[in-house]
Amino acid sequence: MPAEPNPTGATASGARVPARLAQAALRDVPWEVGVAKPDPTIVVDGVTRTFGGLTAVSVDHLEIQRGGITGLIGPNGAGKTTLFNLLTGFDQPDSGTWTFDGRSLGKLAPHQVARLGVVRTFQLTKALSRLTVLQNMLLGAQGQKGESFFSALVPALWRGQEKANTEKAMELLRRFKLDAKKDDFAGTLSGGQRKLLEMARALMSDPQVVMLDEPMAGVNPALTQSLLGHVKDLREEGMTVIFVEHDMDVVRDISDWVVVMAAGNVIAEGPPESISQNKAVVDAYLGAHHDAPLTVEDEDRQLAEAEAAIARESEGTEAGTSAPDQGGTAR
Ligand SMILES: Nc1ncnc2c1ncn2[C@@H]1O[C@H](COP(=O)(O)OP(=O)(O)OP(=O)(O)O)[C@@H](O)[C@H]1O
Repeated sequence: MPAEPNPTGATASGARVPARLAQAALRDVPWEVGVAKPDPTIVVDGVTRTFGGLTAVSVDHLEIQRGGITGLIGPNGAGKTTLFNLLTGFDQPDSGTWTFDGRSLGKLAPHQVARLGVVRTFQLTKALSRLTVLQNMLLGAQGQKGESFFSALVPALWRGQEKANTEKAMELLRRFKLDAKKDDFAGTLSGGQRKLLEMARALMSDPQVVMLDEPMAGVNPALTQSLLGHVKDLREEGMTVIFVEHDMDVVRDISDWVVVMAAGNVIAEGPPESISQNKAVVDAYLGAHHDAPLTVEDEDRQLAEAEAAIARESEGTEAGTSAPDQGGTAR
């Protein structure tokens, strides 16, 4: 059994445990929107994205701690997927900058962002479903020497790269227990197996930051623990993980830090335990006009108003008059 690490992330034998390191690093960080992290890898500044009149994303400042698992949550339409798309070059903002280890990622194409070390997972589209599992993996490889015109003239070089990629793909498929399915069409996989393939495919480019889009959506409970384990493994290997997820149990289980978005803005940040008590978060999820429980004062006031109305009505009846008409329509 591994030695139990102390809170600084070091085990008795001196080995560093990434999970504990990330949690220790974030322990003293205030629970404030835009707060600085001890060792940020991604830094977002003033990023906005509008669609017509709608502001889908408007993030003033956001830092993502290196080596941690950050959960990105928020109600439907909060802007989570749009922010993922912007950070990975799949969409361009109206304004703002964002960096990865100090290097600007603005204006880069997705494959350039991936080559620098930031990748995101994708849901299996129809087109990808018609490819085999192995072909899907090979699509995730970066730095294919065969891509460039000159190396395309040297087939041996290309074949060498392809062989290395295939070996790497098979190794990942074994790790994710998908190797037996390598020649199956991806579309035949179960929901959970698709999620495993999406994660495995993202790892083909040796990323430093992995962005997972709803890694648990559509996964049956039997595979959930296995998938959660794989996400935690990424952190153990030193990667930074950012994931979008609606299932709060999953968020609580694996996040070192949680960022909450609503209507394009970041409205709260903090460790998982700080989030469910946060009023801005509760309001965002329930909507501004939700049926909040009444306070004692509200209850007393409503009771007093009702008693006064009854009293007025009875006075009117005793005096042989009806209660004043409150507008004529029944409610
Ligand atoms: N290509 C687009 N064209 C027009 N509006 C868009 C586009 N992409 C996103 N939006 C709008 O931007 C807002 C943010 O959408 P986004 O998909 O980023 O939210 P989300 O937080 O990921 O939501 P969900 O949890 O439902 O996936 C929504 O109002 C959405 O309708």
